[in-house]
Amino acid sequence: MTAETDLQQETRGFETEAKQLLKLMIHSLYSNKEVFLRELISNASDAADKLRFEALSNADLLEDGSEPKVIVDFDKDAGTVIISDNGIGMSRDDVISNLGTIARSGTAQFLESLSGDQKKDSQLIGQFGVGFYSAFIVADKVEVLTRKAGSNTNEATLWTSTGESDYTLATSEKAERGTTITLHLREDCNEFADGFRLKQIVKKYADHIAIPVLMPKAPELDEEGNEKEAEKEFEPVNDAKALWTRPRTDVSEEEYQEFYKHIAHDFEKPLSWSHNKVEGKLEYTSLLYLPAKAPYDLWNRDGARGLKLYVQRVFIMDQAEQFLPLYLRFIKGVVDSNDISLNVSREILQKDPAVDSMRSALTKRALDMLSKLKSKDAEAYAGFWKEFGQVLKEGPGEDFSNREAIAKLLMFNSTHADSTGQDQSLEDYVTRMKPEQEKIYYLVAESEKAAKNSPHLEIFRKKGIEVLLLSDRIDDWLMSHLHEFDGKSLQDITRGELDLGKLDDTEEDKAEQEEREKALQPLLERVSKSLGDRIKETRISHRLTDSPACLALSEDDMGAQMRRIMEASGQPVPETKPVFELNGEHPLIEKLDKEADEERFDDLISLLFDQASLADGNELEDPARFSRQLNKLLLELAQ
Ligand SMILES: Nc1ncnc2c1ncn2[C@@H]1O[C@H](COP(=O)(O)OP(=O)(O)OP(=O)(O)O)[C@@H](O)[C@H]1O
Repeated sequence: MTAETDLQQETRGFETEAKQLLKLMIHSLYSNKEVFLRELISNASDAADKLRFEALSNADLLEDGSEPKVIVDFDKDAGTVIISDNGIGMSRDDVISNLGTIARSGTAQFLESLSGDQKKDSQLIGQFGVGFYSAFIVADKVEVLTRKAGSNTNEATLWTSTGESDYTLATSEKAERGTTITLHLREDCNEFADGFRLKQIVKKYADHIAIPVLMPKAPELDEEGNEKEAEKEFEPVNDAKALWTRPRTDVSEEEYQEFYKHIAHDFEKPLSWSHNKVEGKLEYTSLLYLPAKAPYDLWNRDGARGLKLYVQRVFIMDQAEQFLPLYLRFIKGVVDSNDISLNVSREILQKDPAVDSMRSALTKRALDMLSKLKSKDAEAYAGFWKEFGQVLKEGPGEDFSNREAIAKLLMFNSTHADSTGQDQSLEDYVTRMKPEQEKIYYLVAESEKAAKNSPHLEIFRKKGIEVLLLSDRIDDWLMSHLHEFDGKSLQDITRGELDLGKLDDTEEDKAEQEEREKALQPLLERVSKSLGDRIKETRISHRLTDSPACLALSEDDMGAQMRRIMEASGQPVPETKPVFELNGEHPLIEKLDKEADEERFDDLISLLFDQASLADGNELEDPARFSRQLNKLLLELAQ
């Protein structure tokens, strides 16, 4: 080593998170060792894509002009596997930031979410994406020799690490631009220093890669069966054609699946995909995938999302989020357009009318893919819903024009057959509606349990009318944007005066009811006076059969769930007061009507009100008063 290189040599420690992840990954992915090759070839192909893109504005980067390729070589005797590419390469600084740190948001949270259970963790690690570090699953020493395209041949960097706590960097020489990674295999991983084995893995994982992957030709044998001395020759082992440019009928299921894993950095198979070539005014090809598992950063609305954009097969950018709305941020895929300029930027994309038309067509395609999955494979759709249903619920508020299509994809818990989990669609509900039923009824509560036990359901249960039960945080917001489905309005059963329309009692029953309500007027006034400004008004309920009282919302008041969310996020919430509804046929109400002691009346009414509030999942305004009044009552009872 020259004095100059010595000066440039340094040892650095891995960032703590990188160290932790490395250790965990080697452990968890051990049963799936061969993925290292997929990850490294995938990176090499990305590096070729990046070079092609940068060369559009700076042709000098192509240097000798050689065509992009990846070479997978091995040395049985030395126990090494070597993966080289002539892509964009890395500068010394790139190497430090790319291979020494895990520059991804949420890494710390991700590490915290690991449970220590190997099977679960390996799945999570797959979702997180381990990329380059997977080299250490099979190697106990990794050398990366890399030179950034356009830099001098003596400005290459050699990165070496045993994957423990540190790595060394040295300045080096490299004639060809790009990156060469040498894996010194662990003793128990020597099986990978074998042409046949490697070829098998490359075929499996890299057939869809758009650049040629070359491997050494099997050596010719002489008459005695010994290998002939000859210069090593390489031959392509994959198709090297961008998968989405091939006709659908030519692409196998496995190829689609592998391509998904490549672009989405996912270890699991996708649930479904949709591959389309559009010709006419706009020309583009799209390949959309529906992942099976939510990524670790799904809830980060600024996190990675969007499609990979290619223009005439040249990679332009990752995460082009302009092509799909936010509520479809879980969709992965590729869009390759002939109508966008090659030197497009994110800013230009935002203003391009061609992008708008593509976005609306791709949105429809994605919704259509979901709709097909729903009708063809209920089990897979249930899996999708569990992972991404809450994101899709953002749709009706965000995308007015597709509201009906999104509504058809929504799944709900319901009183029907006391379903558990969200497994009923609006269409299912409509087919079960009573002939005289005009509305779709729903209830939003704090939890599934609170919804199921809500007193508001009493009359519906009695009359056998189905009610959708909603308890996700987003549900109040969702329903505020979803007013009707299939021409039927959606009605929150806790709002306004319940009017069951034609489902209600006969005219005679109604007359009798009115008579009874009239007789209870003085009681209602007494209750209103007793509760004062804790309520908006008191009225006789048409919702209850078993409970003595409940709270209802006025038609235009904010729902309790939305109110809680806004309060929790520190936003100002308009003051609203509930309507207190009494069950005129309940014996307790009849007794109250006869209560002459005003103080006792006040206590009982206050208790009744607080208890109705608790049944709605609310917190008590004055818990101390509640226990004092309850204790007083218990004491009376005990005497
Ligand atoms: N062969 C290569 N040529 C050029 N740069 C590379 C190469 N391999 C890795 N890199 C750089 O190192 C970075 C980190 O790679 P790594 O595989 O760990 O993560 P990633 O590819 O960004 O994402 P993922 O972990 O999901 O695969 C890459 O983003 C890229 O910038």
